[in-house]
Amino acid sequence: MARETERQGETAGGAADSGGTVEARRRRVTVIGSGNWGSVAAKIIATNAAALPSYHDEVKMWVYEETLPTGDKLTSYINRTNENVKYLPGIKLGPNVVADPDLEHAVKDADLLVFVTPHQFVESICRRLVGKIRRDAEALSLIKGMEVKKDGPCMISNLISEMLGINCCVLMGANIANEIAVEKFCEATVGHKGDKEMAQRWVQLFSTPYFLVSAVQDVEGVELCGTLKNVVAIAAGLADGLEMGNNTKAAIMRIGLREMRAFSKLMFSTVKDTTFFESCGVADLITTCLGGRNRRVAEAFAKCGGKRSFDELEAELLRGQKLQGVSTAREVYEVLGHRGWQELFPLFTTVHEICVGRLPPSAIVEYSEHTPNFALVEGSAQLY
Ligand SMILES: NC(=O)c1ccc[n+]([C@@H]2O[C@H](COP(=O)([O-])OP(=O)(O)OC[C@H]3O[C@@H](n4cnc5c(N)ncnc54)[C@H](O)[C@@H]3O)[C@@H](O)[C@H]2O)c1
Ligand SMILES: O=P(O)(O)OC[C@H](O)CO
Repeated sequence: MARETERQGETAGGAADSGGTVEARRRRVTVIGSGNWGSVAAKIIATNAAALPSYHDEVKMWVYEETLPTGDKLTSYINRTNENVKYLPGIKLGPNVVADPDLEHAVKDADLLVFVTPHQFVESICRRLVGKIRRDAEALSLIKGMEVKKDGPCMISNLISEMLGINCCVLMGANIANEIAVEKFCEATVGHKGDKEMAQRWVQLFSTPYFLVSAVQDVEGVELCGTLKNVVAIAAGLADGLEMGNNTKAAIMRIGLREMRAFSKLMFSTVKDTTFFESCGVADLITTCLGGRNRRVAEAFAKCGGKRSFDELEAELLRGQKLQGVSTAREVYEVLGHRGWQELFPLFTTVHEICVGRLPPSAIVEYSEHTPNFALVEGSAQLY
């Protein structure tokens, strides 16, 4: 099968929009979320929206309102200083970013909606958005995570699409937000269902000389890569906390990648092997296992022998930022449990058992009758 990877052809300041629906006026973009990545995404979009003739300059960013220790509201602080002091201190977002604490107001006129909140909040946000958005709006999800419903996993892009009745592409990649904020080079992958024109609009809106975006027709594959690597990152962090060294961490990444691929293909037979070689696949896995927040908190968890909870360590180390790996490990475990597949995914299963305290952190690298060493068992490798 021919591999489809499309690089951006048009740059900011180039040709006007050629898409089919919103053509007479300039497109308006709203970013739903204002955490660490949400703020960086708003900064990138704001630079491009100001330069592209087919976009309205102003980019709205919905802020989950909170009060800062100074007594300031976060939204007014952002609008006064052009800086998200809590989630992205020291970085100017761009004068055309407008923070808005009123969700319905922020999305009212938007043609393009970029979802970038921790995954556990999306369903309630979408519930509030039903009937409040333009019917011809298009969505993009930057959210790494999934929900588990009675009939199995529900990807966040699908949740957005079904609840709001709009198309939703995804953008995932090796994208540690703090590095992108200072414009260090990296890549990302847009996943789409076949509407290449729409995918190219997202590629164009995000591409910069330091942020290189490609599109692939495999929305579930791209999204599952971004979601599942967070579970592997927890395993990598545990190994770091146990001071196991680089070989062990590399083994965890390799086995994790195999489980990611097997799980994704069992869930969606359309998922392509080639997707795992895009930025959203192996590159994101590596960067997250080396420098991500999931890794960091898991390292601290192992260092204290599991005596402090992930919730407590998350609050202390991340100060309001959120982990996705612990809840994703639970969600994956539920899916595997429903299907009787836990033994086929020993790494994913062991990570969850450690997170909830049923196994000690050292189980990630030990072999016993009850804690199968995933390196020896390699259950899912037999499937794919
Ligand atoms: N930070 C990164 O480097 C990075 C990179 C790529 C992808 N992502 C993904 O982006 C998504 C968002 O992460 P982030 O880093 O922007 O956020 P974050 O973890 O930095 O911040 C948490 C956000 O959640 C908000 N929040 C707290 N309670 C809420 C509630 N009840 N309802 C709605 N919002 C609430 C906070 O205001 C804050 O904006 C996640 O799925 C993450 O995996 C993050
Ligand atoms: O910091 P993490 O572990 O949430 O990972 C951040 C990004 O997903 C890396 O691409």
